[in-house]
Amino acid sequence: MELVEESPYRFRIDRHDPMRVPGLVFASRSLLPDTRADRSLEQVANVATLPGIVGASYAMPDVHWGYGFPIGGVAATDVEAGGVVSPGGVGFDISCGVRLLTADLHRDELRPRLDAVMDALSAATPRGMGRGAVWHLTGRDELDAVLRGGSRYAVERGFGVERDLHRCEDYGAVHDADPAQVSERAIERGARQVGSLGSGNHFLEVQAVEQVYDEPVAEAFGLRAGQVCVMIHCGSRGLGHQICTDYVRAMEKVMGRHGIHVPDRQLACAPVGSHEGRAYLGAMAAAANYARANRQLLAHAAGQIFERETGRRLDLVYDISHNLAKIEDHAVDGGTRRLCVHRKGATRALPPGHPDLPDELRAAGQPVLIPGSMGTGSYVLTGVAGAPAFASTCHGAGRVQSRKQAVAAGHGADPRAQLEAQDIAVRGASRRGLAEEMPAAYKDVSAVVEAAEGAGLCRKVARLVPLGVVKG
Ligand SMILES: Nc1nc2c(ncn2[C@@H]2O[C@H](COP(=O)(O)O)[C@@H](O)[C@H]2O)c(=O)[nH]1
Ligand SMILES: [Mn+2]
Ligand SMILES: [Mn+2]
Repeated sequence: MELVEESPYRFRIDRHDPMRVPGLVFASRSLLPDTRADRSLEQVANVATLPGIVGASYAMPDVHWGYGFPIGGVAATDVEAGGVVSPGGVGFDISCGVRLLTADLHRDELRPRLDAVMDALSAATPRGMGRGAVWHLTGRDELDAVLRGGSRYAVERGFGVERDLHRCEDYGAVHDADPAQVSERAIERGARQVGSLGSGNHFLEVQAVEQVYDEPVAEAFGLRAGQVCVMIHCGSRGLGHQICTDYVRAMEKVMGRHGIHVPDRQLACAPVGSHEGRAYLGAMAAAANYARANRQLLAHAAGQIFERETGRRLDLVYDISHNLAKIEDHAVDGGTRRLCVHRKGATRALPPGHPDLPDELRAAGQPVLIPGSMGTGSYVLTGVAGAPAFASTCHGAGRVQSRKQAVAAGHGADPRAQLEAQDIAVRGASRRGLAEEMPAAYKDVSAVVEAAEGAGLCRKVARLVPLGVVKG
């Protein structure tokens, strides 16, 4: 794949048939994927062939190989010009995302209580592949209420406070969810998992603010140096996974009828306005609401533990998805176009002044939450005006080693002992599970954030370090 270096953090893949637009890769030279081991740049070019794609097929600095679309990919299609929606452009963990909370507590005050807090968080956080959840729903009607109402419904039922909703993307729920488009199998898989973390890369982490880069914005977000935070990363569990599986299959069958030909079957898609496109978006929105309720419930449980163990409550900074397609209006070629913006392993980053931000965050911009790894650190960023890629940035550090490679790279060393030697308390996950998730499995999150900032996608606000992690 030939890359043209446009500037230090911006590389172009020139349009060639059958691409409809160029590819744009935001990365430093050293972050570019190794094309011998990772085919994500080829995937960027494949995505550029989708009907109705606008601008470019974008890759964020944490880009790596994914199902059809790369993880760290952004693609917007013109809804009114035959633009398509593709389940592979959202991913299997629909609306997987991050929630950050703060405690009015300095890390030194927490230190003597950290083990007790970690034990209690571990006991209160259902995790792993299977069942077990914070919330036992009364039946299908209540699951439908979750699929329609997301965090709003959870708050209505007492799992949180109204203020939380002001700090959630979409005020806690997308409005166009259509539970009727969710298969029985997906319902079955999701019914007993509302309020559970999942496995692998999902986590609940107690962190401290290590460095503040922008004091006024950090203050607006409620962050100060030394402060204790809780970060939660999880998504829509088996429900979202099944919805993606169902709609990839459904779209594969009808693509020909819509006259769509893609270079990779994993890019299965349908026009946004078609029966299949609308059905997928309705089911996807239902899964998005499920994921938001999931994070709301886990945060509520964590908040109760903090109050009990430290006497301090947890306040929500923000909750944001990084696997989602959204219908948004954007300025394109001097006009406003209605676009279906796919962000897969990419985070929306609204600039200061954006009307979708709550009043108290409007001057600062949207908090963008970037987990790095359980052994290094994470970042809080904010959006910037005039950014390319339809107000999007990276979503994490991004994997560089497969799970198997990560285990082999550990050479049998005990990952728990390694983390504890760094003063990071670890709960949950098997020895193998931890080995798969060690920092070396991921890119350097600081280099990723540096590249994202350098490319004009966002701005740094604060860096957080882990004190303890509950790993899925
Ligand atoms: N702070 C932590 N960050 C972590 C951990 N495990 C993974 N990660 C980061 O999350 C992103 C997002 O993952 P994805 O599954 O949504 O693609 C990933 O790229 C890592 O940088 C953790 O335990 N703690
Ligand atoms: Mn996920
Ligand atoms: Mn995720």
